[in-house]
Amino acid sequence: MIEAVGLTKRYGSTVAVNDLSFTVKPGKVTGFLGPNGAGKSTTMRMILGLDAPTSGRVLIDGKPYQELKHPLRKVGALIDAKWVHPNRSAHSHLKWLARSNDLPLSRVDEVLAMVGLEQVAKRRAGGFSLGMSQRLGIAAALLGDPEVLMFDEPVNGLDPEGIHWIRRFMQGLAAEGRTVFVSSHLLSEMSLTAEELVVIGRGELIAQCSTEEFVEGASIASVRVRTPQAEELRALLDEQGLTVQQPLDGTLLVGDATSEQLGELAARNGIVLHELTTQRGSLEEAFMQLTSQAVEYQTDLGGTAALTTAGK
Ligand SMILES: Nc1ncnc2c1ncn2[C@@H]1O[C@H](COP(=O)(O)OP(=O)(O)OP(=O)(O)O)[C@@H](O)[C@H]1O
Repeated sequence: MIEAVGLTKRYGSTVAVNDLSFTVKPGKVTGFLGPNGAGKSTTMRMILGLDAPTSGRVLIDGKPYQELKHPLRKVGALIDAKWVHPNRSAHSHLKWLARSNDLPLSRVDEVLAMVGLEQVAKRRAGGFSLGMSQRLGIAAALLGDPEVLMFDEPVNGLDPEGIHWIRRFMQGLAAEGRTVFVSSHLLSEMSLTAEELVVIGRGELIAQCSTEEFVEGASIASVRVRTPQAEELRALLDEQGLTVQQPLDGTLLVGDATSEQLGELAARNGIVLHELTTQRGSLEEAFMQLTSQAVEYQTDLGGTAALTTAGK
């Protein structure tokens, strides 16, 4: 289990992470979601003790990373897939890692088999594709057979097959009862991979909930209405202060309203409807809107006062 309490990181006047509290539980893939620059990598580095928090703390099974007796047996992480000597083979890279961390050498062949790299284990890692490098990074993270696994943007730049493989692999690790924490800036990707989400925007927590709940709330609904009395209905909708778009197909697209509301409004005013359909906007668009509006920073002398948080 990972537990962050009031985690804060400042770099000079930049607040990368601000008073962040969340919990990541075992047995599930938890997505760590936020747009670029939201503070995901900084948070992951603090979990791994690679960066010290300005204030607050983050614990792994109740202890800060530095106090873990055998860190690699507790936590495995993929932060940078290209972190390997280019002339080393996958096998010798893992052997070197195992040796320097006091892990059994027998584990090297085991993890190579787990990620499907046995055939290329003796080739120089410098010639690996991004997908193969990611697999090697995952093999390294698994060397200590850790309960907690963290992956920073593991599918970035991968082809659909590579993405599918990583997704299934992470779900398999969670099914074994491990804690799996994986960052991404894509809601559509996370909605397929993670059961739980920790969502941040500009360093602050926006939501911690199930993916299903978040996706439902994040997707903007609009209602498509087709009527032979479009002008009349349009005037009524304008009166109500609703946002209305008129695409060229003769329909009306009404934002911030439910189909029930519009159906009743039309009925009360004797307007005939030929169509009334709720439409979902693009998940990614809605998410970007949500996270970019989540926290507005006041540019006063203090420079970093959080004004509003979405959903509150
Ligand atoms: N070493 C550093 N020095 C100064 N500012 C930093 C440093 N590391 C991160 N930042 C700033 O902190 C903020 C959060 O960055 P971070 O890399 O954690 O975000 P992220 O969500 O991981 O985004 P990305 O996916 O783009 O890496 C950004 O504004 C970034 O410029």
